[in-house]
Amino acid sequence: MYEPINAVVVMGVAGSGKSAVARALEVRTGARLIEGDAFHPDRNIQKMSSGQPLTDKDRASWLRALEKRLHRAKVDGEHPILTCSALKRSYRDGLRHAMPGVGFAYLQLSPAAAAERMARRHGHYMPCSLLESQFVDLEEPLGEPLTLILDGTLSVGELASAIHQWWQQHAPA
Ligand SMILES: Nc1ncnc2c1ncn2[C@@H]1O[C@H](COP(=O)(O)OP(=O)(O)O)[C@@H](O)[C@H]1O
Ligand SMILES: O=C(O)[C@H](O)[C@@H](O)[C@H](O)[C@H](O)COP(=O)(O)O
Repeated sequence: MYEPINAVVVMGVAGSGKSAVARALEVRTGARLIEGDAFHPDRNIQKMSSGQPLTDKDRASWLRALEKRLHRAKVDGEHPILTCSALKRSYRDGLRHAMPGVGFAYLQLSPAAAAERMARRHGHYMPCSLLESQFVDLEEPLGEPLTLILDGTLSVGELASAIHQWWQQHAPA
């Protein structure tokens, strides 16, 4: 029997395609999309905009807000999609604790491919110079429960379809 997936976190470094893939998944599933970046306090956005990477301390209140949001979804019986970089195991474990049965769809991309993506993206607060720190912080979710590792160079449609199929195989009750 498959273990049900109660929510899907689309994760990866900046520029890996989280927002684009999550929007396509939202269209396919009709699930509510929660944009994790919208929960950053202003000081975090200002810090990243000025070219400084976030620390664990900076991320703590942001992650607590995301955990609270997932917990509310659990109480309401919702099965949302969340975009969140979720770079470290401890961050993911916090989300797992807030909503048991949360699945992680990891968009795996090389530093070079991510840099190319970010260079093409305009009007975003995250400068390309911060990408290196994203990879320094990244602990890939290899071998973790309910985790789908995806080749982030596939098309948005292919990635959303793969996640959709995986979620259907682990459909929540
Ligand atoms: N699978 C993909 N193939 C090609 N380009 C992509 C893909 N996913 C995202 N992009 C493009 O890469 C850039 C970063 O994508 P975005 O979804 O904003 O990433 P993230 O939310 O992880 O920072 C955007 O310009 C987006 O259109
Ligand atoms: O944990 C972090 O360092 C941040 O969450 C960081 O990853 C950033 O906020 C986004 O990834 C950038 O925004 P995009 O995800 O839209 O690139």
